[in-house]
Amino acid sequence: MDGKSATQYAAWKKLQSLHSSKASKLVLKQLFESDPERFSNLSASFNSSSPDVSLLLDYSKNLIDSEVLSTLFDLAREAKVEAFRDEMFAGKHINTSEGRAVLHVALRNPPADKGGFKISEAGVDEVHGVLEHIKEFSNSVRSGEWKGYTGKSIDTVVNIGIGGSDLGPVMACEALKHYSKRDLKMHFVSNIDGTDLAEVLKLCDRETTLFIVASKTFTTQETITNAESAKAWFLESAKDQAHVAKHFVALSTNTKGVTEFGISESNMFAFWDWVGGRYSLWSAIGLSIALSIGFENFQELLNGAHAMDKHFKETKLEENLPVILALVGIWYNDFYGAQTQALLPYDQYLKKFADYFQQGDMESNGKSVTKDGSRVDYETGPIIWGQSGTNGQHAFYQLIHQGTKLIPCDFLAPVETLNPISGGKHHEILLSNFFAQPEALAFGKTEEQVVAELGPEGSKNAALVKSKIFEGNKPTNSIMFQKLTPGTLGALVALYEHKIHVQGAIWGINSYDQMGVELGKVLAKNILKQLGSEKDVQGHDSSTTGLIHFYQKNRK
Ligand SMILES: O=P(O)(O)OC[C@H]1O[C@@H](O)[C@@H](O)[C@@H](O)[C@@H]1O
Repeated sequence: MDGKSATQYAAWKKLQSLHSSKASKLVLKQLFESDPERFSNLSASFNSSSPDVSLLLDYSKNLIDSEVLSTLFDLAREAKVEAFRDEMFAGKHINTSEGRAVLHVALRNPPADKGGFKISEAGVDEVHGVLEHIKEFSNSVRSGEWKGYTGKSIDTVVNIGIGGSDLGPVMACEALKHYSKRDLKMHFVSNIDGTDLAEVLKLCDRETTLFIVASKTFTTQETITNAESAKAWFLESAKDQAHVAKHFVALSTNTKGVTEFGISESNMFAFWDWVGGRYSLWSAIGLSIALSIGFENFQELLNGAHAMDKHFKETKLEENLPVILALVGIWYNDFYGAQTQALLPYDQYLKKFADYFQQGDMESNGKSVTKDGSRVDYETGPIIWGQSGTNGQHAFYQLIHQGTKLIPCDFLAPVETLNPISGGKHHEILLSNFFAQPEALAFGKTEEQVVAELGPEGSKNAALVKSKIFEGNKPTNSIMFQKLTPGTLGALVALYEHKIHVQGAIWGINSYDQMGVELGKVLAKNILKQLGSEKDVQGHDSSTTGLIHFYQKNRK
């Protein structure tokens, strides 16, 4: 914490020596054989006041024993993870490079008299007012009361935003489609590539489309350009600038930018600088989610996240799900040299979950200096990737099972499906795969088993035998939840948010800035200016100049 290098911790050093002395002995087959209670010893649950919002985390299929695990918890204590967590909840400005608090937890915090945490930071007392605004507005659009400029109700919503102003709403609207108002079509435009907007506009009617311009800063080139083009498209038939008020709203912290764009303050949903973009789906940025699933469901999403916040804040480390995920992740990331972490939800509605946490995790923990500016001499944030099961099985699982890389995987699945078609047959098949894959990864298939299967004749082909061996001992976590409700999704997202927080605390980095996205933006602005100039491009290396020349010569 506070910029301390992780390698200085005694527990870190002990983990290094445990890895050197034990790694080859941490064999899942033997670990399970020697401890019949391994599952109950190495699983933990999260429960909330809502019976539907609960999670089981099975972390027994990890390359850990009690000594490794207790040393990992020692590391968390030495790195003062609990104090750092409490500082976040108290509103301390833990985003030190930007001098900001980090309070996405305040966005889902009930009022203090209803059991909420006490958080003192400017703007926190405005959270419920903005939620009220979201409620009124989403109710009026969904009921048809909100009318477009020709008196028709809204039937299409286009969210224009990028990064944190896109990925959360996209992921949550997809995840909660089951609860959505089907006659309100939702579209998301993010890319500056004109194709993104052009293809969506083909599906829209100017009289019945609502544009949400979502941008924390309201300066993001992609979003502002897309919003300007959408406005121009709208005005082609609406003509009168005054009609913009019926069809454009803004989600932002930048009132000046919003009003300059032509959106009145009354159509602006505010949030605050202590909400990071990738942690903003709980804020006004979630307006498209509320429009899609209704405010009550949006509130359930917040409640589920708050329940996880309470779990994270109040549960001892050994039973604390985000802490366990974080520590097990560090074990592979920093001691086994694993580069990536796969998120594999066996729930089609969660097909964007890994995409969402690509930003959530990689923008947060993709850092190489500690908070005090020292270069780290260990690995920080993992590469996050994945897709929904069973599709992934038929695409990249081959490499996870038999490739040369160690890829820790999180498997997630619901007990109940929201679509029990064909008498529940699909879900049983889906879950049988969810159970089978971690089992296969952990225990593999030995040469003896392959030989027995092939028989004496088939086994004469030694290469064939080798190709059919599964070494096993590949680590996984399995997370089960009852069914994908808004509350469950809230809890799952908050679980991974806090995992990221704990890992960042141990690595001593600032998980809450994103300076790494700036350089490319500045260079692109400069090049854009040069592309429009008569003069030859200046100041670039020969590769960049060559590419620009190629483009200039061939552009029509
Ligand atoms: O919401 P705005 O301000 O448009 O930012 C959109 C995105 O921009 C990127 O460059 C990053 O900074 C992200 O964290 C952010 O979510």
